[in-house]
Amino acid sequence: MTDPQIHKGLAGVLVDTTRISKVNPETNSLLYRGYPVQELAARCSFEEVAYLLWNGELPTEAELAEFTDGERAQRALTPELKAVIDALPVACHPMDVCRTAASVLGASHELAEDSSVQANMDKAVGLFAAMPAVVAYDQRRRRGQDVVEPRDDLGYSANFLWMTFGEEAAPEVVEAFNVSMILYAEHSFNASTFTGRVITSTLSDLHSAVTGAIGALKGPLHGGANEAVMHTFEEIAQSAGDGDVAAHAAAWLDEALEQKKKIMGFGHRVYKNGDSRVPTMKASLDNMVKHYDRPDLGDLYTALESAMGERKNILPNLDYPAGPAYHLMGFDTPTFTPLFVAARITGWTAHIMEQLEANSLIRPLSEYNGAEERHLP
Ligand SMILES: CC(=O)SCCNC(=O)CCNC(=O)[C@H](O)C(C)(C)COP(=O)(O)OP(=O)(O)OC[C@H]1O[C@@H](n2cnc3c(N)ncnc32)[C@H](O)[C@@H]1OP(=O)(O)O
Ligand SMILES: O=C([O-])CC(=O)C(=O)O
Repeated sequence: MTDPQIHKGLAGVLVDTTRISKVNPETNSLLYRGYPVQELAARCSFEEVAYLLWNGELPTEAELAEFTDGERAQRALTPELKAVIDALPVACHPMDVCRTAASVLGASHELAEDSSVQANMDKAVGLFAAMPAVVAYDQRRRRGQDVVEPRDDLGYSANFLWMTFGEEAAPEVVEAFNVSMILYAEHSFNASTFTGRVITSTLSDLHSAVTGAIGALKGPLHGGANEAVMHTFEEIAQSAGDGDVAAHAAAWLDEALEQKKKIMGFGHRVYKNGDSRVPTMKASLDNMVKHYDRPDLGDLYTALESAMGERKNILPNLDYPAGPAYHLMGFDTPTFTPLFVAARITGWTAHIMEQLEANSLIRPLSEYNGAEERHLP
């Protein structure tokens, strides 16, 4: 008898088709609905990219105006949602707040049990509009600051920064943030998107699928890595003591690798020759390093990247430049993965709707290797 073929981690397994994005490790490229992500990041607002992911085409001027009006009208948190967030301990992880908020938004949606295309599009835009306020509200409550209400005269990224920090961000910062949202928006069948598709395949509702996807994103092998990158930088700084931090990166790495630690922000299941999004995000990080005059952070970034390249030949993924960029913008480290949630809501919900178009219950097989059949005495 031949051994059954086990596809541990589903590595290399094609499970379905998708029209939403194409991740190509051979050409190191990423297309959203056919457009290179770098072009979208250079030329589009995040609102335009969200519209593209959901509708398959970029919006006309009139379509964009209608879409942004709808989004801006749904930005504010209801008193009920604020009360639920306030009931959560400030010591809990901000990802738990996002997960709870997605669930509450589902339970209170007037079309909660309606999974028609129109209802799902409405729910997707509602989550897209409200998640920035959830993230901003939560960071402020942890800092003991009052809520800053959304402004409908600002675009998505400028308003996100406004609600978080209570002041208008410089154009360079808004630009870097917008780029990060676009790069984080979508990435085919990654673990959180696949989770969302599995939940959808049972004909559960959109908010349940997004809530599950948030849980999958939280882990450090996936979205949680952007937060973990900052912890790595802090650890290197601490162990450098009074010495030069960047110069200490290689020694820190040798010790970490000796202890068989995974270095967060490096490596990828699909890209083995570098993540297509890193050069664009690194350029935004460079702008932030210049804007905030923090060459030390740029030096540490480069030192760890080179040491990892020399020792393991493993390259950074998107979380590596995104983490320090968010740090420089002023976000608290545990808020980084919620920023990924805010961006990925677009990709998740596009996949949920695509799954429903041609649904088949996702239910793989397993090979049993437990105890032989036995019987009670
Ligand atoms: C936006 C995103 O979600 S991108 C991913 C973010 N996640 C991270 O940054 C976490 C750190 N990275 C990792 O853990 C991995 O690279 C993953 C989980 C992303 C991909 O993992 P896989 O495709 O399963 O690769 P796998 O774990 O098999 O690694 C292959 C080899 O490279 C090593 N390796 C891969 N990534 C790393 C890393 N970051 N640090 C140290 N070693 C690594 C593995 O230990 C393994 O070595 P071995 O063959 O000697 O056992
Ligand atoms: O594709 C993956 O496995 C992880 C990733 O980079 C993402 O979700 O953006």
